Amino acid sequence: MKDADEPGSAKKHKPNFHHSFPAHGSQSSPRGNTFDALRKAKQALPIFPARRTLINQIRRLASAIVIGETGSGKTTQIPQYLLESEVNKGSIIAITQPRRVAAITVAQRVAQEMGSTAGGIVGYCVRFEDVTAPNTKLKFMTDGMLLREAILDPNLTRYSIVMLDEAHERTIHTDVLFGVVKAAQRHRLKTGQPQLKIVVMSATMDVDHFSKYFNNAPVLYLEGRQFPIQVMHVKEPQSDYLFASLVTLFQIHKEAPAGEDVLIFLTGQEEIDSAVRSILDLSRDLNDCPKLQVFPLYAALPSHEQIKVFNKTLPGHRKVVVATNIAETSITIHGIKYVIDSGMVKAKVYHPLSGLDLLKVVTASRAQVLQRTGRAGREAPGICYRLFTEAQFKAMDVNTVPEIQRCNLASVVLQLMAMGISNVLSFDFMNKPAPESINAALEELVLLGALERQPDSEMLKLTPVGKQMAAFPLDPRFSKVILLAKDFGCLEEVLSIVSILSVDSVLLNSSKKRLQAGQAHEKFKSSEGDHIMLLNIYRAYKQVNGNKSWCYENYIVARNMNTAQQVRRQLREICVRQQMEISSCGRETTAIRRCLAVGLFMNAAELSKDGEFMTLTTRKQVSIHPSSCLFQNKPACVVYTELVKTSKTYMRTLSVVDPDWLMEAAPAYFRRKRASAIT
Ligand SMILES: Nc1ncnc2c1ncn2[C@@H]1O[C@H](COP(=O)(O)OP(=O)(O)OP(=O)(O)O)[C@@H](O)[C@H]1O
Repeated sequence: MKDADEPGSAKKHKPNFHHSFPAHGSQSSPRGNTFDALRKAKQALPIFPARRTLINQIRRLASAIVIGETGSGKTTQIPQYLLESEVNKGSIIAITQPRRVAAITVAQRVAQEMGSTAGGIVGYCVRFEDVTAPNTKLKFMTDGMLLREAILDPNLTRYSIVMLDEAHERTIHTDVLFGVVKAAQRHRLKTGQPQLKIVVMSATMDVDHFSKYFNNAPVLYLEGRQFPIQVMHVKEPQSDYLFASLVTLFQIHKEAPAGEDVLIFLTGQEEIDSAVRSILDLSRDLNDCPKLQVFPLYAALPSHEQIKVFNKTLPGHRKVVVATNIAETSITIHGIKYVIDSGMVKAKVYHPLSGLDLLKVVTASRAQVLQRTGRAGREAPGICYRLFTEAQFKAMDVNTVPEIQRCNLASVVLQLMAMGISNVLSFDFMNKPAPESINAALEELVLLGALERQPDSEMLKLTPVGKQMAAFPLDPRFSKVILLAKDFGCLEEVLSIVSILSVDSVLLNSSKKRLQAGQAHEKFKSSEGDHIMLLNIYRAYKQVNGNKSWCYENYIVARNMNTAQQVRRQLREICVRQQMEISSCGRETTAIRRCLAVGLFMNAAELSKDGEFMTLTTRKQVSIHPSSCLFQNKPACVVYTELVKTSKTYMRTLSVVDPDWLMEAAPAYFRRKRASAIT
């Protein structure tokens, strides 16, 4: 595993590729937008000849596992086949996706294929956006959204079929959903309610494991892929995948004709933004090449920005999309012929013993790499350039380690408890998380007041506060901060801060203009810390009505501020629904820091005599991130939003707090921690 700032071990040189997989399959390209062309394109898909058998099998099975090559037509076609053949018996078919961009674009495509637009018979539902109608029958949704619905309706009574797409991704939500859907199916059977069918789909999954978990569900294999994809590996390991990706892009760019577009997989927002800038800079002096249209694509971009990458490329241009793994599964981007894969991904890594949840750049799994390859060759034959050797590919983990085995589980455990699953330790997980992780999550929720021990029993139950917390689609710590803010009279302010924390950085920090950006940000800084600085930015932004030139002049990322505003609106609605009084503390911001201290007490650190910070809970040495406004003047005690591990472990986005506030938040907890630190 490599840390975020650690370059690889090999030399930096121009990547040299050789072939690895032979090309195969048909060569024709069904482009075109008319309904007729779409019908023909549907019929050309490898899944088409198998449709009758497939429908008949699914009709008679309670659960099925469907495996088919990327691009064979699973996601877009099977829901339509099931609807046409009325296997759904008039009820809604839910099709879950691990990512919102996939849920939205696939719904739009399917609607188009059915001669309509999303929001009618075909709809989608993702966090902060519900585009469905009373007559919606095919509902594409993120797995997180279906999980939220299950809190109110654990038997998923509105649905006759749940299709769990891209099951290999194994996000926390997918894994919990597996158990929830399975329980709903069992319960409906036991109580004589209409059957709930489960269809699990992927191109790359551990079939036996899945089949066994879903009561030995039969595996249905779909033959063939529509277009061949040539895969090229580099001959030597690359020391700098970012550099290698740019060199590869420009090699393609100099040779390939306009309209043959490129998708590059990198790891995170900052890296992608910097790659986009470099591509634009480097392309400026190139003559005799098509013009470039360069788009970033990552989760923090607002939907309308993300959707832009799906537009047709302008004539005479080449589209280059630089994406994180959100472009890895399910989606089809018009025009993409080449994929450049760094082989790296940013993933959450949790250490239950140290209590740290870190974002790290790690090597992708083979399943992820195969999915990335599958993004080429969707409308015509394609080529995938892998910036790792064949030997490196073979050394990769076959499957992605389930997120549930490497993340903080507090949020999921809270959701399970809210669904009435009180014994989380015995929940039917496909892969059980470490008991220490579940216990750590339970302890955190008890300390936050979301759970309490039943009298005379070891069983934990949800408290009214926990129930309220579960209504927010947030980390429980921040849901708690919101609830506290109501009592401390600073809900307006806390909503603004939490909304900004829910999106990617609103501060533009390009390496070229770091100095100017730093100067522009100076006026927002606060001696109270970064959370108050974010509030100052939000207030200033509101004062100019979100004016884009103001954002530009102040090095603020307008699109992230815009998303934060949308998030805020939704969170505020939840507060209103919960009949919380929306109060404001005006300019007196101490109350805000008190709420943060009580909600984030497990993320506290104090300055020790040697000038270093120690976390209060785990006694680990940590430092203030250089981007923090508290970097120069070290306060005695802080709470932080997250830890990031690069060369050191850094606390990011912090606030100055009074140690007494922390003690008040959880006196028994700190007494226990101190005692165990001394012994
Ligand atoms: N938005 C779109 N625009 C153009 N073509 C599309 C679009 N969505 C799907 N297609 C076409 O339909 C094919 C099948 O896509 P679909 O998503 O159903 O495949 P899949 O088997 O689910 O693949 P994956 O496992 O990669 O998601 C694609 O290869 C592409 O040719």
